[in-house]
Amino acid sequence: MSAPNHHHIFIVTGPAGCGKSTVAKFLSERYGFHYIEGDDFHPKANIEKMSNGQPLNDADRWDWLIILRDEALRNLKQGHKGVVVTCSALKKKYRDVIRTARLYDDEDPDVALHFVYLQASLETLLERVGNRKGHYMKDQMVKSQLEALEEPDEEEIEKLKDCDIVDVSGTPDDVQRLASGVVDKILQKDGMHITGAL
Ligand SMILES: Nc1ncnc2c1ncn2[C@@H]1O[C@H](COP(=O)(O)OP(=O)(O)OP(=O)(O)O)[C@@H](O)[C@H]1O
Ligand SMILES: O=C(O)[C@H](O)[C@@H](O)[C@H](O)[C@H](O)CO
Repeated sequence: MSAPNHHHIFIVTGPAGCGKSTVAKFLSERYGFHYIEGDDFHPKANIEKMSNGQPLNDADRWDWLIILRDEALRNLKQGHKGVVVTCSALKKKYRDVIRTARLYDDEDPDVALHFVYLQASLETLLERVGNRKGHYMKDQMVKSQLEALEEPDEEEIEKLKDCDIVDVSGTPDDVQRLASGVVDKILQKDGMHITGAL
């Protein structure tokens, strides 16, 4: 594959269990981009809180969002052409924090930033979180994730043109096909030659 013209930050978003890590790993391998697991950057206190069954609030999340934004930019500066970051980014104001990466970027041409929102029903999330063993996020937390969730709506999508929605109700293969369909299109538009159609 050739490189795209711009540097790219892809943020794979959605509530616990929607498949962020699975999709982000796949995308990073497909395009040769650096993978950043957002959960690895939560302060210890946040992980402890979630492990104890307490949902995070805005104050718990602000610094973490800034850390992820800066980590993405740092990796681009080190020479990666793209990064794929997992980050729940449940609310629009959280996505707005990540969007400020564009202000702090001194690459030329400017960095391109996109959100890939993984859309899943309550039932799907409960099933996937329930099947997963040994994770700090238990299935009783899923409801609170959906209560906090603000999906990208028509206004955000139309106005900011940096969000795509991927339905993740299908098998991992189905989801990979849908997610790479979205990302292939963005990267091809930016001059990347992509081999290996799914
Ligand atoms: N399309 C799919 N169909 C069935 N199971 C899936 C699918 N995608 C992921 N899974 C499984 O669901 C569980 C959650 O996936 P994953 O860890 O990728 O989600 P996540 O959004 O990163 O979760 P979290 O944010 O809670 O860490 C995992 O056990 C994973 O193997
Ligand atoms: O904003 C949040 O509440 C968190 O980032 C969560 O979404 C979890 O860390 C993740 O999903 C692990 O299950």
